[in-house]
Amino acid sequence: MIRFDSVTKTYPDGTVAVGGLDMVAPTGKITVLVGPSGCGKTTSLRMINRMIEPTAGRIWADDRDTATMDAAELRRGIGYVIQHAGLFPHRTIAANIATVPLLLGWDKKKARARSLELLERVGLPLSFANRYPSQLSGGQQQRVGVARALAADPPVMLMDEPFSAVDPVVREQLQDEFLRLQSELGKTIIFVTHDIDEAIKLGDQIAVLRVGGKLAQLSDPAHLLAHPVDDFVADFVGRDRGYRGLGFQTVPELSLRSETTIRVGATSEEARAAGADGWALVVDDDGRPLGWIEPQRIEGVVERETLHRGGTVAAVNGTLRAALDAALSSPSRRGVIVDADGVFAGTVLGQQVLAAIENAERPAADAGATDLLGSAT
Ligand SMILES: Nc1ncnc2c1ncn2[C@@H]1O[C@H](COP(=O)(O)OP(=O)(O)OP(=O)(O)O)[C@@H](O)[C@H]1O
Repeated sequence: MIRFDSVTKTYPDGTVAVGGLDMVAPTGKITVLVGPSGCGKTTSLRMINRMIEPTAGRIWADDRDTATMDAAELRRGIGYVIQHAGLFPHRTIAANIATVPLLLGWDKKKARARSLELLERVGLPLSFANRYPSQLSGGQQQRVGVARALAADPPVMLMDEPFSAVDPVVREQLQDEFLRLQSELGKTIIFVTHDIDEAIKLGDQIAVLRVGGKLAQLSDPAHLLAHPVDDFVADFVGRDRGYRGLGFQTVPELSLRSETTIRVGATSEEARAAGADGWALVVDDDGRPLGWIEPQRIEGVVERETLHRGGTVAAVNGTLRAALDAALSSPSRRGVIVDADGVFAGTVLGQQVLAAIENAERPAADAGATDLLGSAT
């Protein structure tokens, strides 16, 4: 656990970068610091490993006051990842990753073995070990930066905009792999970003800071989206938070509609009986959805070739966002919901999802729903 206890940082020119910050970053969780430029995110982060010393207040690492610890000892337990990775250009990738283990006095063989293990962990080929940073793409360099920070297995990781300098597609991959890695490693992570979407995707909790380094709100992502404490936070998380919030609500809140399904090979009469309202759902022998047909267009029997396969499928334990996507992308406008085995469970209508949003008692539900209706028609 990292705990900020009334922490203030005033720079020599009088700038108050952080003003009386109280906050806990729980063990094994990702805490994201987010806020506008200059709100003190980086200053807050760097005070944790004492690259910057607070002017007042204390920062605790579990039950130890970091100010009383030897700075080098403190940093050994804290990995640090920055934008552009900050790799040493004249050292190989393996040597970059082994930086901290070698400083700690590991023998070279053990440090190299650890480098190779970490290369694999962050999804890079072992053949990269002897390359130099300039021979890697930006996204690959960031992975090396993460590997380097993990090398001595520190319990705490500080990450300052680690994925901001790469293109959106690579960024998304890095985020996904970071979450996978964290699910295996369970580090205590403090992550700085200015991107609210990144914060929502990665954070177990999100600290929104306002300029002057004041904590505006500390909440889990769903609560932040649903209940911003004031206009500043509401503006920062954005007007489309109603739609973002759908990513956190699960389908069981919706009652599923039943459908009479048919199989490939069904006669046109059977198809018409099943899809009296213009569309019928075709499933395979195990009950998994294959696609929709328009019974009135069937002559003879239902064939695979005549299926409309468009439309995403959402899971019973999935999110409202997935359910809405399923409804909007379905040719029948009925979103197909499946169980954990992929077997058809029922359908939902777009209106049901929108009603669920309105019932969620979110201050912004109206704005979100209006946008959704607008884009649905
Ligand atoms: N060494 C310094 N001397 C004086 N002022 C500083 C110094 N470093 C940072 N500041 C100021 O402190 C405030 C907080 O800066 P900080 O870098 O912590 O913010 P940030 O939220 O990380 O910003 P950004 O998102 O733009 O990186 C800013 O007003 C900045 O100009």
